[in-house]
Amino acid sequence: MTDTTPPNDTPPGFPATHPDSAETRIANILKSEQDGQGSNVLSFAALESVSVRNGHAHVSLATSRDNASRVEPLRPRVEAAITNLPGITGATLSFTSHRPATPPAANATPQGGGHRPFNLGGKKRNATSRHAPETLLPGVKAVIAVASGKGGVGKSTTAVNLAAGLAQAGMKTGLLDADIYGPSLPRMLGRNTRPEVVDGTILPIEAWGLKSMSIGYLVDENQAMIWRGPMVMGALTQFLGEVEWGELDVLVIDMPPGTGDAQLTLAQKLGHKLAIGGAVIVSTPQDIALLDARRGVAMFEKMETPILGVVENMSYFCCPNCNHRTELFGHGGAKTEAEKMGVPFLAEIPLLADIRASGDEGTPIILSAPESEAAHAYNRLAHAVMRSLSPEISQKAPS
Ligand SMILES: Nc1ncnc2c1ncn2[C@@H]1O[C@H](COP(=O)(O)OP(=O)(O)OP(=O)(O)O)[C@@H](O)[C@H]1O
Repeated sequence: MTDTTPPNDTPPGFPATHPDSAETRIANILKSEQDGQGSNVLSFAALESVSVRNGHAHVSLATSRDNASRVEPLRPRVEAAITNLPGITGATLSFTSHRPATPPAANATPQGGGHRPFNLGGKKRNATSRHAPETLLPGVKAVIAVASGKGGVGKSTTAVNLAAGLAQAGMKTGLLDADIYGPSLPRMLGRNTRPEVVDGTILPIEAWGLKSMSIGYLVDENQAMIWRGPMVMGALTQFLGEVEWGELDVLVIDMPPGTGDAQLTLAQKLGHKLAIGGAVIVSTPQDIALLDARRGVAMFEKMETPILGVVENMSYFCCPNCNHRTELFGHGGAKTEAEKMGVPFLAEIPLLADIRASGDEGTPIILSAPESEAAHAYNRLAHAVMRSLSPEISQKAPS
Protein backbone atom coordinates (compact mmCIF):
# COMPACT_ATOMS: atom_id res chain seq x y z
CA MET A 1 0.00 0.00 0.00
CA THR A 2 1.36 3.39 -0.93
CA ASP A 3 1.83 5.86 1.89
CA THR A 4 0.08 9.02 0.81
CA THR A 5 0.37 10.65 4.22
CA PRO A 6 3.20 13.16 4.35
CA PRO A 7 5.49 12.94 7.38
CA ASN A 8 4.60 15.25 10.26
CA ASP A 9 1.03 15.15 9.06
CA THR A 10 -2.01 14.66 11.24
CA PRO A 11 -4.35 11.71 10.72
CA PRO A 12 -7.70 12.03 8.93
CA GLY A 13 -10.03 14.20 10.97
CA PHE A 14 -7.23 16.16 12.66
CA PRO A 15 -6.51 19.39 10.78
CA ALA A 16 -3.20 20.60 12.21
CA THR A 17 -4.50 24.04 13.14
CA HIS A 18 -7.66 22.76 14.79
CA PRO A 19 -7.87 22.45 18.58
CA ASP A 20 -8.66 18.81 17.90
CA SER A 21 -5.41 18.30 15.97
CA ALA A 22 -3.39 15.18 16.79
CA GLU A 23 -0.78 17.31 18.48
CA THR A 24 -3.32 19.00 20.76
CA ARG A 25 -5.00 15.74 21.68
CA ILE A 26 -1.69 14.03 22.34
CA ALA A 27 -0.56 16.96 24.47
CA ASN A 28 -3.82 16.63 26.43
CA ILE A 29 -3.08 12.97 27.06
CA LEU A 30 0.43 13.85 28.24
CA LYS A 31 -1.07 16.45 30.57
CA SER A 32 -3.53 13.98 32.02
CA GLU A 33 -1.24 10.96 32.54
CA GLN A 34 0.43 11.18 35.97
CA ASP A 35 3.32 9.36 37.56
CA GLY A 36 3.28 7.93 41.10
CA GLN A 37 4.03 11.37 42.52
CA GLY A 38 0.95 12.93 40.91
CA SER A 39 2.94 14.91 38.30
CA ASN A 40 1.74 14.90 34.72
CA VAL A 41 4.16 13.99 31.96
CA LEU A 42 4.44 17.51 30.57
CA SER A 43 5.51 18.82 33.97
CA PHE A 44 8.83 17.01 33.66
CA ALA A 45 9.16 16.43 29.90
CA ALA A 46 8.66 18.77 26.94
CA LEU A 47 6.80 17.74 23.83
CA GLU A 48 9.40 18.03 21.03
CA SER A 49 7.54 16.73 18.02
CA VAL A 50 4.54 14.72 16.88
CA SER A 51 4.35 13.04 13.52
CA VAL A 52 1.79 10.60 12.19
CA ARG A 53 2.56 8.23 9.35
CA ASN A 54 0.10 5.67 8.10
CA GLY A 55 -1.87 6.11 11.31
CA HIS A 56 1.16 5.52 13.57
CA ALA A 57 1.99 8.41 15.90
CA HIS A 58 5.65 9.10 16.74
CA VAL A 59 5.92 11.35 19.77
CA SER A 60 9.26 12.75 20.86
CA LEU A 61 9.69 14.10 24.39
CA ALA A 62 12.68 15.96 25.77
CA THR A 63 13.54 15.33 29.37
CA SER A 64 16.51 15.31 31.70
CA ARG A 65 18.29 12.04 32.30
CA ASP A 66 17.04 11.98 35.89
CA ASN A 67 13.45 12.36 34.79
CA ALA A 68 13.70 9.73 32.03
CA SER A 69 13.21 7.01 34.63
CA ARG A 70 9.93 8.68 35.66
CA VAL A 71 8.57 8.73 32.12
CA GLU A 72 9.56 5.18 31.21
CA PRO A 73 6.98 3.38 33.43
CA LEU A 74 4.25 5.59 31.95
CA ARG A 75 5.14 4.68 28.39
CA PRO A 76 2.71 1.72 27.87
CA ARG A 77 -0.21 3.71 29.30
CA VAL A 78 0.51 6.82 27.26
CA GLU A 79 1.07 4.83 24.06
CA ALA A 80 -2.22 2.96 24.63
CA ALA A 81 -4.10 6.22 25.25
CA ILE A 82 -2.70 7.78 22.06
CA THR A 83 -3.55 4.63 20.10
CA ASN A 84 -7.16 5.05 21.24
CA LEU A 85 -7.46 8.41 19.48
CA PRO A 86 -9.55 8.34 16.32
CA GLY A 87 -7.44 7.85 13.21
CA ILE A 88 -4.45 6.51 15.18
CA THR A 89 -3.59 2.83 15.02
CA GLY A 90 -0.36 2.78 17.00
CA ALA A 91 2.02 5.02 18.93
CA THR A 92 5.71 5.16 19.78
CA LEU A 93 7.09 7.45 22.45
CA SER A 94 10.77 8.32 22.32
CA PHE A 95 12.78 10.42 24.70
CA THR A 96 15.64 12.81 24.23
CA SER A 97 17.96 13.23 27.14
CA HIS A 98 19.52 16.69 27.30
CA ARG A 99 22.20 15.94 29.85
CA PRO A 100 25.35 14.04 29.00
CA ALA A 101 25.28 10.59 30.57
CA THR A 102 27.85 8.40 32.29
CA PRO A 103 31.06 8.03 30.27
CA PRO A 104 30.88 4.65 28.50
CA ALA A 105 34.60 4.05 28.42
CA ALA A 106 37.66 5.68 29.93
CA ASN A 107 37.74 8.42 27.31
CA ALA A 108 34.59 7.83 25.28
CA THR A 109 31.70 10.11 26.20
CA PRO A 110 28.13 10.03 24.93
CA GLN A 111 27.28 13.53 23.76
CA GLY A 112 23.53 13.36 24.30
CA GLY A 113 21.19 14.44 21.54
CA GLY A 114 23.89 14.46 18.82
CA HIS A 115 24.23 12.15 15.88
CA ARG A 116 27.58 10.86 17.05
CA PRO A 117 26.85 9.67 20.60
CA PHE A 118 30.43 8.76 21.51
CA ASN A 119 33.11 11.40 21.59
CA LEU A 120 36.18 9.24 21.30
CA GLY A 121 38.77 11.95 21.66
CA GLY A 122 42.14 11.16 20.06
CA LYS A 123 43.17 12.45 16.65
CA LYS A 124 40.70 14.68 14.87
CA ARG A 125 39.16 12.67 12.08
CA ASN A 126 37.26 13.57 9.00
CA ALA A 127 34.01 12.07 10.20
CA THR A 128 32.22 12.51 6.88
CA SER A 129 34.62 10.53 4.78
CA ARG A 130 35.22 8.07 7.60
CA HIS A 131 31.49 7.33 7.71
CA ALA A 132 30.80 7.41 3.99
CA PRO A 133 29.40 3.96 3.11
CA GLU A 134 32.25 3.08 0.73
CA THR A 135 34.86 3.74 3.43
CA LEU A 136 33.15 1.68 6.13
CA LEU A 137 34.76 -1.57 7.29
CA PRO A 138 37.79 -1.37 4.99
CA GLY A 139 39.39 -4.58 6.30
CA VAL A 140 36.18 -6.62 6.35
CA LYS A 141 35.64 -8.86 3.33
CA ALA A 142 31.93 -9.61 3.84
CA VAL A 143 29.04 -8.76 6.13
CA ILE A 144 26.41 -11.28 7.17
CA ALA A 145 23.27 -9.67 8.60
CA VAL A 146 21.31 -11.94 10.93
CA ALA A 147 17.78 -10.58 10.90
CA SER A 148 14.24 -11.43 11.88
CA GLY A 149 10.91 -9.91 11.00
CA LYS A 150 9.98 -9.74 14.69
CA GLY A 151 11.64 -9.86 18.10
CA GLY A 152 12.20 -12.82 20.37
CA VAL A 153 12.65 -15.53 17.74
CA GLY A 154 16.22 -16.34 18.81
CA LYS A 155 18.06 -14.08 16.37
CA SER A 156 20.85 -13.15 18.82
CA THR A 157 21.36 -16.75 19.94
CA THR A 158 21.60 -17.77 16.29
CA ALA A 159 23.99 -14.91 15.45
CA VAL A 160 26.32 -15.74 18.34
CA ASN A 161 26.49 -19.46 17.57
CA LEU A 162 26.81 -18.84 13.83
CA ALA A 163 29.70 -16.43 14.42
CA ALA A 164 31.40 -18.87 16.81
CA GLY A 165 30.91 -21.66 14.25
CA LEU A 166 32.47 -19.57 11.48
CA ALA A 167 35.43 -18.70 13.74
CA GLN A 168 35.84 -22.36 14.66
CA ALA A 169 35.94 -23.24 10.97
CA GLY A 170 38.91 -20.91 10.56
CA MET A 171 37.33 -17.69 9.37
CA LYS A 172 38.44 -14.43 10.95
CA THR A 173 35.11 -13.35 12.39
CA GLY A 174 33.64 -10.30 14.09
CA LEU A 175 30.26 -9.99 15.76
CA LEU A 176 28.41 -6.68 16.04
CA ASP A 177 25.31 -6.35 18.20
CA ALA A 178 23.21 -3.77 16.36
CA ASP A 179 20.27 -4.24 18.70
CA ILE A 180 20.69 -0.92 20.49
CA TYR A 181 17.46 -1.19 22.52
CA GLY A 182 18.03 -4.78 23.67
CA PRO A 183 21.73 -5.65 23.52
CA SER A 184 22.29 -9.28 24.50
CA LEU A 185 25.85 -9.87 23.32
CA PRO A 186 27.68 -9.06 26.59
CA ARG A 187 25.55 -11.66 28.40
CA MET A 188 25.73 -14.28 25.65
CA LEU A 189 29.49 -13.93 25.28
CA GLY A 190 30.07 -13.67 29.03
CA ARG A 191 31.93 -10.37 28.71
CA ASN A 192 31.24 -7.31 30.80
CA THR A 193 34.30 -5.21 30.05
CA ARG A 194 34.39 -1.63 28.89
CA PRO A 195 36.22 -1.40 25.57
CA GLU A 196 39.43 0.59 25.41
CA VAL A 197 39.56 3.64 23.23
CA VAL A 198 42.91 4.20 21.58
CA ASP A 199 43.63 7.15 19.38
CA GLY A 200 39.95 7.81 18.71
CA THR A 201 39.14 4.20 17.88
CA ILE A 202 37.16 1.71 19.96
CA LEU A 203 38.92 -1.64 20.36
CA PRO A 204 36.56 -4.60 20.04
CA ILE A 205 36.21 -7.06 22.91
CA GLU A 206 37.75 -10.46 22.17
CA ALA A 207 35.58 -13.42 23.13
CA TRP A 208 35.63 -17.04 22.00
CA GLY A 209 37.81 -16.30 18.99
CA LEU A 210 35.57 -13.41 17.92
CA LYS A 211 36.02 -9.66 17.86
CA SER A 212 32.81 -8.30 19.32
CA MET A 213 31.13 -4.95 19.90
CA SER A 214 27.84 -4.05 21.53
CA ILE A 215 26.20 -0.94 22.94
CA GLY A 216 25.89 -3.06 26.09
CA TYR A 217 29.68 -2.75 26.59
CA LEU A 218 29.51 1.02 26.42
CA VAL A 219 26.46 2.37 28.18
CA ASP A 220 24.25 1.35 31.06
CA GLU A 221 21.32 -0.78 30.03
CA ASN A 222 18.65 1.86 30.61
CA GLN A 223 20.55 4.67 28.99
CA ALA A 224 20.22 3.64 25.34
CA MET A 225 16.52 3.03 25.96
CA ILE A 226 15.94 6.76 26.01
CA TRP A 227 17.83 7.44 22.80
CA ARG A 228 15.84 8.61 19.86
CA GLY A 229 16.37 7.50 16.26
CA PRO A 230 19.25 9.78 15.18
CA MET A 231 21.34 8.83 18.22
CA VAL A 232 20.73 5.15 17.59
CA MET A 233 21.81 5.52 14.00
CA GLY A 234 24.79 7.61 15.14
CA ALA A 235 25.92 4.84 17.50
CA LEU A 236 25.54 2.19 14.80
CA THR A 237 27.47 4.30 12.31
CA GLN A 238 30.25 4.74 14.87
CA PHE A 239 30.32 0.97 15.42
CA LEU A 240 30.89 0.53 11.70
CA GLY A 241 33.30 3.41 11.21
CA GLU A 242 35.15 3.81 14.50
CA VAL A 243 35.70 0.31 15.82
CA GLU A 244 39.07 -1.23 15.06
CA TRP A 245 37.69 -4.34 13.36
CA GLY A 246 40.97 -4.96 11.54
CA GLU A 247 41.14 -7.68 8.89
CA LEU A 248 38.09 -9.93 9.00
CA ASP A 249 36.74 -12.55 6.61
CA VAL A 250 33.24 -11.88 7.89
CA LEU A 251 31.47 -9.50 10.22
CA VAL A 252 28.25 -11.04 11.54
CA ILE A 253 25.72 -8.37 12.50
CA ASP A 254 22.94 -9.17 14.94
CA MET A 255 20.40 -6.79 13.42
CA PRO A 256 17.73 -5.00 15.43
CA PRO A 257 14.47 -7.01 15.24
CA GLY A 258 11.90 -5.96 12.66
CA THR A 259 12.01 -4.12 9.38
CA GLY A 260 11.93 -0.43 10.30
CA ASP A 261 14.09 2.58 9.53
CA ALA A 262 17.16 1.44 11.50
CA GLN A 263 17.26 -1.87 9.61
CA LEU A 264 16.83 -0.18 6.25
CA THR A 265 19.50 2.42 6.97
CA LEU A 266 21.95 -0.24 8.12
CA ALA A 267 21.26 -2.33 5.03
CA GLN A 268 21.81 0.76 2.88
CA LYS A 269 25.06 1.72 4.59
CA LEU A 270 26.38 -1.81 4.33
CA GLY A 271 25.14 -2.46 0.81
CA HIS A 272 28.63 -2.94 -0.66
CA LYS A 273 29.72 -5.42 2.04
CA LEU A 274 26.36 -7.18 2.21
CA ALA A 275 26.56 -7.75 -1.53
CA ILE A 276 29.56 -9.99 -0.85
CA GLY A 277 27.96 -11.60 2.22
CA GLY A 278 24.20 -11.48 2.63
CA ALA A 279 21.27 -11.86 4.99
CA VAL A 280 20.29 -14.79 7.18
CA ILE A 281 16.64 -14.64 8.26
CA VAL A 282 15.72 -16.33 11.53
CA SER A 283 12.18 -17.56 12.04
CA THR A 284 10.27 -19.84 14.38
CA PRO A 285 7.85 -22.36 12.88
CA GLN A 286 4.68 -20.51 13.90
CA ASP A 287 2.78 -18.96 11.03
CA ILE A 288 2.87 -15.46 12.44
CA ALA A 289 6.65 -15.54 12.67
CA LEU A 290 6.80 -16.84 9.12
CA LEU A 291 4.74 -13.91 7.93
CA ASP A 292 7.25 -11.65 9.64
CA ALA A 293 10.11 -13.64 8.11
CA ARG A 294 8.60 -12.93 4.70
CA ARG A 295 8.71 -9.23 5.52
CA GLY A 296 12.40 -9.61 6.43
CA VAL A 297 13.17 -11.36 3.16
CA ALA A 298 11.23 -8.73 1.21
CA MET A 299 13.18 -5.90 2.86
CA PHE A 300 16.57 -7.35 1.88
CA GLU A 301 15.34 -8.21 -1.61
CA LYS A 302 14.27 -4.61 -2.04
CA MET A 303 17.78 -3.56 -1.03
CA GLU A 304 19.20 -6.08 -3.53
CA THR A 305 21.01 -7.85 -0.69
CA PRO A 306 21.67 -11.53 -1.35
CA ILE A 307 19.54 -13.72 0.93
CA LEU A 308 21.82 -16.50 2.16
CA GLY A 309 18.76 -18.28 3.52
CA VAL A 310 16.26 -18.92 6.28
CA VAL A 311 16.94 -20.64 9.62
CA GLU A 312 14.13 -22.29 11.53
CA ASN A 313 14.78 -21.80 15.25
CA MET A 314 12.99 -23.73 18.00
CA SER A 315 12.15 -26.10 15.18
CA TYR A 316 11.57 -29.20 17.29
CA PHE A 317 11.99 -30.32 20.88
CA CYS A 318 14.60 -32.95 21.56
CA CYS A 319 14.13 -34.77 24.89
CA PRO A 320 17.44 -34.55 26.76
CA ASN A 321 16.80 -37.95 28.39
CA CYS A 322 15.63 -40.18 25.55
CA ASN A 323 16.49 -38.01 22.52
CA HIS A 324 12.90 -38.33 21.32
CA ARG A 325 12.08 -35.61 18.84
CA THR A 326 8.75 -33.76 19.14
CA GLU A 327 7.56 -31.30 16.50
CA LEU A 328 5.93 -28.75 18.77
CA PHE A 329 4.60 -26.35 16.17
CA GLY A 330 4.31 -28.61 13.16
CA HIS A 331 7.48 -29.25 11.27
CA GLY A 332 8.82 -27.88 7.99
CA GLY A 333 6.92 -24.57 7.87
CA ALA A 334 10.03 -22.44 7.38
CA LYS A 335 11.46 -24.87 4.82
CA THR A 336 8.26 -24.82 2.74
CA GLU A 337 8.06 -21.07 3.10
CA ALA A 338 11.70 -20.66 2.04
CA GLU A 339 10.99 -22.76 -1.06
CA LYS A 340 7.96 -20.61 -1.86
CA MET A 341 10.06 -17.46 -1.51
CA GLY A 342 12.79 -18.99 -3.64
CA VAL A 343 15.47 -18.64 -0.95
CA PRO A 344 17.66 -21.41 0.52
CA PHE A 345 16.70 -23.18 3.73
CA LEU A 346 19.86 -23.25 5.83
CA ALA A 347 19.19 -25.24 9.00
CA GLU A 348 16.74 -26.14 11.71
CA ILE A 349 17.75 -25.52 15.32
CA PRO A 350 16.08 -27.53 18.12
CA LEU A 351 14.34 -25.98 21.11
CA LEU A 352 16.60 -26.96 24.00
CA ALA A 353 16.92 -25.69 27.56
CA ASP A 354 20.71 -26.05 27.18
CA ILE A 355 20.75 -23.49 24.37
CA ARG A 356 19.14 -20.92 26.64
CA ALA A 357 21.32 -21.90 29.59
CA SER A 358 24.53 -21.58 27.56
CA GLY A 359 23.43 -18.15 26.37
CA ASP A 360 22.75 -17.08 29.95
CA GLU A 361 26.05 -18.50 31.16
CA GLY A 362 28.01 -16.66 28.50
CA THR A 363 29.42 -19.49 26.37
CA PRO A 364 27.86 -20.25 22.97
CA ILE A 365 26.61 -23.86 23.06
CA ILE A 366 28.49 -24.68 19.87
CA LEU A 367 31.63 -24.33 22.04
CA SER A 368 30.40 -25.40 25.49
CA ALA A 369 28.86 -28.68 24.28
CA PRO A 370 30.40 -29.37 20.88
CA GLU A 371 28.96 -32.90 20.66
CA SER A 372 25.40 -31.85 21.48
CA GLU A 373 22.47 -31.94 19.05
CA ALA A 374 22.41 -28.13 19.25
CA ALA A 375 26.10 -27.75 18.38
CA HIS A 376 25.69 -30.06 15.38
CA ALA A 377 22.72 -27.99 14.21
CA TYR A 378 24.67 -24.72 14.53
CA ASN A 379 27.63 -26.29 12.71
CA ARG A 380 25.34 -27.29 9.87
CA LEU A 381 24.17 -23.68 9.76
CA ALA A 382 27.72 -22.27 9.77
CA HIS A 383 28.80 -24.60 6.98
CA ALA A 384 25.68 -23.88 4.92
CA VAL A 385 26.40 -20.16 5.26
CA MET A 386 30.05 -20.64 4.30
CA ARG A 387 29.08 -22.62 1.23
CA SER A 388 26.73 -19.87 0.11
CA LEU A 389 29.42 -17.18 0.36
CA SER A 390 31.51 -16.35 -2.68
CA PRO A 391 34.55 -18.65 -3.18
CA GLU A 392 37.08 -15.96 -2.25
CA ILE A 393 35.48 -15.69 1.21
CA SER A 394 34.42 -19.27 1.74
CA GLN A 395 37.61 -21.02 0.62
CA LYS A 396 37.97 -22.30 4.17
CA ALA A 397 34.55 -23.98 4.05
CA PRO A 398 34.58 -27.76 3.91
CA SER A 399 33.28 -29.07 0.61
N1 LIG B 1 16.73 -22.88 20.12
C1 LIG B 1 16.51 -22.40 21.33
N2 LIG B 1 16.21 -23.22 22.37
C2 LIG B 1 15.96 -22.72 23.61
N3 LIG B 1 15.98 -21.41 23.93
C3 LIG B 1 16.28 -20.56 22.92
C4 LIG B 1 16.57 -20.99 21.58
N4 LIG B 1 16.83 -19.89 20.84
C5 LIG B 1 16.74 -18.83 21.64
N5 LIG B 1 16.39 -19.21 22.89
C6 LIG B 1 16.14 -18.35 24.07
O1 LIG B 1 15.06 -17.48 23.74
C7 LIG B 1 15.29 -16.18 24.29
C8 LIG B 1 15.28 -15.14 23.16
O2 LIG B 1 16.39 -15.42 22.34
P1 LIG B 1 17.25 -14.25 21.64
O3 LIG B 1 17.59 -13.19 22.62
O4 LIG B 1 18.34 -14.91 20.88
O5 LIG B 1 16.12 -13.72 20.66
P2 LIG B 1 16.11 -12.42 19.74
O6 LIG B 1 15.29 -12.75 18.55
O7 LIG B 1 17.49 -11.92 19.51
O8 LIG B 1 15.35 -11.44 20.71
P3 LIG B 1 15.27 -9.83 20.63
O9 LIG B 1 14.42 -9.55 19.47
O10 LIG B 1 14.61 -9.49 21.94
O11 LIG B 1 16.66 -9.31 20.50
C9 LIG B 1 16.62 -16.25 25.03
O12 LIG B 1 16.37 -16.52 26.38
C10 LIG B 1 17.33 -17.45 24.39
O13 LIG B 1 18.22 -18.09 25.28
